[in-house]
Amino acid sequence: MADPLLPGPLWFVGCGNMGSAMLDGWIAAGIDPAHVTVIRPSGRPVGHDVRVLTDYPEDEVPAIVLLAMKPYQLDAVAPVLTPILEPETLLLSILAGVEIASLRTRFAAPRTILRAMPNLPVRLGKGVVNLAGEGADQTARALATGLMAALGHAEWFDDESQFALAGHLTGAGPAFLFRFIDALAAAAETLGLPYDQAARLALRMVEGAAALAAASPDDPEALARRVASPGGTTEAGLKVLDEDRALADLMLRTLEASRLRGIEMALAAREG
Ligand SMILES: NC(=O)C1=CN([C@@H]2O[C@H](COP(=O)(O)OP(=O)(O)OC[C@H]3O[C@@H](n4cnc5c(N)ncnc54)[C@H](O)[C@@H]3O)[C@@H](O)[C@H]2O)C=CC1
Ligand SMILES: O=C(O)[C@@H]1CCC=N1
Repeated sequence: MADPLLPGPLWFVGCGNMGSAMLDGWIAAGIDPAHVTVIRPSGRPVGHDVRVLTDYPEDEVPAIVLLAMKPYQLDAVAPVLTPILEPETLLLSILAGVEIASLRTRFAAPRTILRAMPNLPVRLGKGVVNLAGEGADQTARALATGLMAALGHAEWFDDESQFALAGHLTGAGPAFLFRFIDALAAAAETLGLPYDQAARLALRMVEGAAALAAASPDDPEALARRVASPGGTTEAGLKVLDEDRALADLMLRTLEASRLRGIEMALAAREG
């Protein structure tokens, strides 16, 4: 098997919103669909001519197993999957809130267990994937880095709680941004613009502004200053966002709520 990103078969355990986004991203990055198997209870096709099974295949040994079902499904999956895993299987989990120690309790064999926290833009190769893990030698680390960098920007974390925090920022972040776009469009509608037009404009504005920020050496504060003419319309709007740290506090409470939920999910997975 001469796949530059894969040393052997890749199994997806579950392939819903996130799994299919990763699959699309990897296929676009050149992974051969023949090297991928999706195991999902529905057996529904995932496209790309990828094999989809309702049970674990017996005709191959996976090099990488990607846990991509919901975190609460871990104890349905673990007893069936555990006997299949070998010491050299790379176990990769994207389950939010499920710590390495909780995975290790359930999966004794694999030398390397890694957590990855992707986000939906991986579908376009523009995702962020945070990585953390246990037992990864240089080969396993390089393999995981290569796979995740094919989906966008990949960063490693030594500290699992920092990994979790970053995951709330980048994994959940797209949903927060989608809400922001919607709120901006809804505000414009309230003030008189048709919603569809406002939503289209808000989306294009965010796309262009994000691309500009990514291409610029300036920080967001400096970029905002370049938009806001002194005494102008932007400054008037920024005052509302800044007054009493309105937006900063809202973001803090938003991330804190995700953080607390992550802790609850981690505790639930510890208990099993
Ligand atoms: N949606 C997102 O943006 C992100 C999701 N995640 C993580 O990705 C995982 C999946 O989330 P989504 O794709 O949003 O959920 P989803 O509900 O869309 O997909 C879950 C998939 O797991 C399958 N499944 C259920 N039981 C199974 C079993 N026993 N064996 C194999 N497959 C089974 C379902 O059929 C479905 O295809 C979660 O653990 C979540 O924490 C992580 C980062 C971002
Ligand atoms: O909502 C969740 O729990 C997952 C993790 C980040 C995005 N979706």
